[in-house]
Amino acid sequence: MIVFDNVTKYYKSNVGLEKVSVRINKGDFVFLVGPSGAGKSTFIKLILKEIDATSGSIKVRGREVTTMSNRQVPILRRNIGIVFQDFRLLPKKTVYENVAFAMEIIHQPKKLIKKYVPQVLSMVGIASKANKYPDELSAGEQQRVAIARAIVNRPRILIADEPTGNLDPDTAWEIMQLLDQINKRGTTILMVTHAKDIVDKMGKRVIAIEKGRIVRDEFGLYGYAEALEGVESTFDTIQSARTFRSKSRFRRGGREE
Ligand SMILES: Nc1ncnc2c1ncn2[C@@H]1O[C@H](COP(=O)(O)OP(=O)(O)OP(=O)(O)O)[C@@H](O)[C@H]1O
Repeated sequence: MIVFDNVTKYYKSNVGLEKVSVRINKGDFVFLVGPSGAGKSTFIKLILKEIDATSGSIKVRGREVTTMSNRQVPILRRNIGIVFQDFRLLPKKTVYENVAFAMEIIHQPKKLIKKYVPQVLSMVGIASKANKYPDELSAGEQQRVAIARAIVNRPRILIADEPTGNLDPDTAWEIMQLLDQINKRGTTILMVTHAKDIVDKMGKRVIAIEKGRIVRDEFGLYGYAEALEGVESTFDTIQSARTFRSKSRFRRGGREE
């Protein structure tokens, strides 16, 4: 679905990514983690062709992105939904209109909009708020609307850039359940996050990058804590990572939750 082959991105003298090779398969749910400046945004911008690689090959759904013409870029992006930490809803449009707008800008027929928007609003659990404005909603509800908008055109890939960053832990977990549900329906998900507890609890594949290079790529419950050992000083010590792991193991065993 997304294949990086020996991809390097230099910003003049700064390294964005260096010699990155990675494959994200159809239907995967992948966390992209790493400290600030590691190259996470660069990775996403390259997928969307917001920036050009210095060298290497990037394929998205089998199409080479690095040599793609400007004319083909909207088609690439149409297959990728995006959700941000700060929701980015249009404040003067209702919930319904925000989601409908994503279909209108790609000239979908009115009939289809009338069919799909209520469907997706109910799928994300926000149908009762269809006529509300963003500032009348809680943060979690706003993120549900943003997710609805991102998936209404049925993209194959959903990129979530710190989607739980502005949410309290319970709401964040509800949003993760929603993303998991979307993934189970077949959408490939790439999620950038700093939320260690969420990564650990979800038990999905974790790609950790540091200074533009992939330093860890593993499936499993403990990937994030392990990825951070020796990499990110802010995450205390290896000992706290171990404690974190054993607590998570406890949770996973079903005895706590
Ligand atoms: N437009 C740019 N010009 C010069 N250097 C840049 C530019 N964009 C990013 N960089 C550099 O590339 C490296 C990777 O940056 P990137 O934004 O991809 O990191 P990140 O992991 O997304 O960080 P954060 O978690 O803080 O968003 C950093 O050293 C950054 O300073």
